[in-house]
Formats: sequence, C-alpha cells, structure tokens
Amino acid sequence: MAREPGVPKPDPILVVDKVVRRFGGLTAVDVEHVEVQRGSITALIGPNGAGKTTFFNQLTGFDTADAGTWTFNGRTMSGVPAHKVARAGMVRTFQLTKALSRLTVMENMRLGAQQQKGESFWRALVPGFWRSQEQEITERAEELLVRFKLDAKRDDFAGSLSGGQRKLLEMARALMVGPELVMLDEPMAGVNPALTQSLLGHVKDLREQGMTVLFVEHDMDMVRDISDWVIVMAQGAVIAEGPPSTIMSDERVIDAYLGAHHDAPLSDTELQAQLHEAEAELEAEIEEETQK
Ligand SMILES: Nc1ncnc2c1ncn2[C@@H]1O[C@H](COP(=O)(O)OP(=O)(O)OP(=O)(O)O)[C@@H](O)[C@H]1O
Repeated sequence: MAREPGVPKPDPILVVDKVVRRFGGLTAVDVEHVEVQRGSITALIGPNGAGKTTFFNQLTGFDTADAGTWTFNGRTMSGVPAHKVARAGMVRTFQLTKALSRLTVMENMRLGAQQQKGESFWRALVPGFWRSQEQEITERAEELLVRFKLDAKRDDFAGSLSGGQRKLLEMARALMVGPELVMLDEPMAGVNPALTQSLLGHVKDLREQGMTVLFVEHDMDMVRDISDWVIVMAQGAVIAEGPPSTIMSDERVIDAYLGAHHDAPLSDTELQAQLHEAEAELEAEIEEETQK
C-alpha cells in the first residue's frame, strides 16, 4: 500500500473527506482524506495539539465539524449525534470523569448500554420489553466484566480502580453497544507496566473478534507493538501514513515531532559553531559551580 496521506485502502470501514474544525482563528482539524481499513488496528499519532482528540470528537458526533463528510460502513455519519453514531456501531472510549468515578463499575457498564435503549420506540410498547432488555444488559455487562477480570469489582466505585483497571472498564463499557469500530482514547495512559501486556492483549482480542480499532496514543512502544497501520497528524492535517515499522523514520514525521527541518546534515561550519556554543555553556557552568 502506498504511504501517502489519504491513501485508499481495501474495504474501508471509515472514509473521511475534507473535515475542518476551527476554534476562532485556530484550525484544529483540516483532514483532506483518510480511510481506515476494516479489521485493522490503526494508530493515530502526532505531537501535542495536532488535533487528534478534536478529530475523534468530530467523527463520533461529540462536536460539530465546520465542514466535511464521512461515512461509516457506507452510511453518512456527518452531522449525526453521538448516541446515534454509537448505535450505528462506531463507539469511542472516554476517560473516567469525576461523575463516572462516583458510580459503581456495574452502573458504568449499564450507562454504556444506554445508547441501545429506546432504539425501537415501537418495540418498547411491547409489554415486558424493558424488563427483558434490562436482563439482556445485565447479562452482557456480567460477561464483559468477567472477560476483563473486573467481575469481583462489580459493586466497587469506579473511582477506586487502579489506572489499568480504569482503562479496562473504559473499554468494556464501550463494548456494551456491540460496536464494529472501537475508538480508543489513549488506552495506555496511566497504566502500570505490569498491566501493559494484558491491555495490549485485550486490544488485539477486539481485532480477533472482527472489530476494527482506531486508537490515539503517545506510547510508541504500544503503537509499534499492536498497530497494523499508523496515521500521523500534525497541525490538524494528516501528514503521513505507513506501517509501524517504518513510520517513525519518515522525514515528515521526524520533522513534525521535532518541529524543525533536518533535511540536510549540518555543515562543518554549523557543526563547529554548535561545538563552540556547547563549550562556552559548559565553561560558564563550571565557573558558576566554582564560585559557589
Ligand atoms: N474547545 C476548544 N476550544 C479552543 N481550542 C481548542 C478546543 N479543543 C481543542 N482546541 C485546540 O485545538 C488544537 C488541537 O487540540 P487537540 O486536543 O485535538 O490535539 P491532540 O492532538 O489531541 O493533542 P494531545 O496529544 O495533547 O491530546 C490545540 O491547539 C487545542 O488547543
């Protein structure tokens, strides 16, 4: 597959065109074209402020784009509110907020299912519908809690969980709607290294079960370890795409992260000047030390 930004992919589950989001004079997102391949684990990386979270928010209907269209499974999703996007099978995780921390693990799971509720107004009129749906929700939640080894914590406040357990709960909660595309927001943030492998295993499991995963992450070890494809954003735009093994050596990516150009190696004169500067700094430091 070519490695240019916006490269077409076989069987894309998500196709995005010309999405723009501005905050005042700042263009936070300006994505020309991007596709996510069905069944893949795709990482979305980029320096701080690149627009990754804003882009996630546009796609999942949590914020309104100024321009652009996108389709999920061939269905237009631009302008569709978040709960309907989730019901269509595209769901994102959220970091546990203060309010959610005060709910129990089970209550959090039930909230995750809310998007399903009321799905069919007419079915809801059938006697006993709510009760049967309630039971379905509880059963699904139990199943997921067992899978994520959180069943013993079912009645604990979510706020009492460790960093890694919170991440598991965020993922489990998102799965309550039975999504096809799971969008993970920094799944590794604040996770104890001992839990890293288990978390990575759970993300890979999602792919094994036929889901597509798109995740924002700063942890490059995780990106290298589990992604099939990497999309790089900088200053709102997609600047590069490629497999994880080579993406970090792409010059556009290095430039974006360093915020500087390294196209040409330093000339001898530049090198000499830098050495002099470094020596002068060192001397000044030594002098300072000896005067103390
Ligand atoms: N609600 C908002 N109002 C004003 N500016 C915003 C808002 N949300 C985001 N921005 C700005 O948009 C730009 C993109 O931010 P965003 O959080 O999407 O980047 P990011 O790539 O997710 O960064 P990080 O990796 O640090 O989370 C930043 O300059 C940010 O300050």
